[in-house]
Amino acid sequence: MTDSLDLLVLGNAIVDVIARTDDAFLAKEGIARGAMTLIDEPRAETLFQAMGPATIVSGGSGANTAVGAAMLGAKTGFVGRVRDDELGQLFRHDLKATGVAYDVPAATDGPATARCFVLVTPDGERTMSTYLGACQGLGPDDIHKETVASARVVYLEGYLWDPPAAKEAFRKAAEIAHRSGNAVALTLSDAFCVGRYRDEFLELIRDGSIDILFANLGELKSLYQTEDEEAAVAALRDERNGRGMHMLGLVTRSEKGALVVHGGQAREVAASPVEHVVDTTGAGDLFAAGFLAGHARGLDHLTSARLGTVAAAEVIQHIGARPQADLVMLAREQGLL
Ligand SMILES: OC[C@H]1O[C@H](O)[C@H](O)[C@@H]1O
Repeated sequence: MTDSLDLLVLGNAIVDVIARTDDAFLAKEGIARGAMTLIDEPRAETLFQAMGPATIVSGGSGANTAVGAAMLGAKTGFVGRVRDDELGQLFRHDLKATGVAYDVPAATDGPATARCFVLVTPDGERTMSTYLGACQGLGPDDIHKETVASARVVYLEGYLWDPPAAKEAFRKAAEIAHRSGNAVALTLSDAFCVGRYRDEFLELIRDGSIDILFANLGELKSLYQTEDEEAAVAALRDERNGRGMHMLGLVTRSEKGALVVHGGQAREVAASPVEHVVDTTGAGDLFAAGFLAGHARGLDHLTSARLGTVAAAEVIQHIGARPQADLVMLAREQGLL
């Protein structure tokens, strides 16, 4: 992976096992609605047995972003760890088939490729239970200086804070990116994930490790420990890193669209029209994909955010977190490309 890249994504390499469900099932299984909960292998097995008919499709938050960005023309690479099993092969195939460069070797022993059991309720809300498996093998040795240095933006999943060695990979990649004059983006991933690592995320933001932050309102409220949306956005708007600089913040707000927070201002971008919400899995991932692809094309922040809303609108109208339509065509229809 030595050619120059627009975007290098570090993320948990996960295959999604998706089934429709109802609130009674979530309550019976004691699963927190709308959140991502980590589970161990025995729990993964019992949950799989208990859930309804499943669709198996590649996922992983960062990998979804990598695929969306590649579909929109960004030269993209991915770093994440699978096992040499069937799900690992599926994951690798689906990344490469969309043009994402991915050459991290599969683990030949240890835990199986990660699975995320995604339960989708009739309102389209997704509730996730993740067995991290082989993702836990990702570490600093998987970060290659030349590859990271060649990427204009390095994008990191907040979920990488869960497997212990991955956060070292994350820190190493961020340092190399900055030494090479490139930008580092972070997604906060999930409100509960922020709850687990709030202090560390705030430190990354404030010590200048992060240039571009993606969050939804729930994650932002968790970061700033407030129930008030406006207060959370104001806190991000006023945030400055150790060099006294404002970060670029992208805040997704479901049907209300997104906010571009920069230079002490928060500007609104409307949501793209959606006929019917089927499955919200991957909405934030595809927003980030659209934004980063726009950024790579040299579009301004607001237009890039609009591209994000187009990609997000596509992915929530079907099951699964990978786009099924031609994103470039959808963006052209909106006059964005
Ligand atoms: O953001 C959605 C993704 O989060 C989890 O990582 C699942 O794999 C899913 O595809």
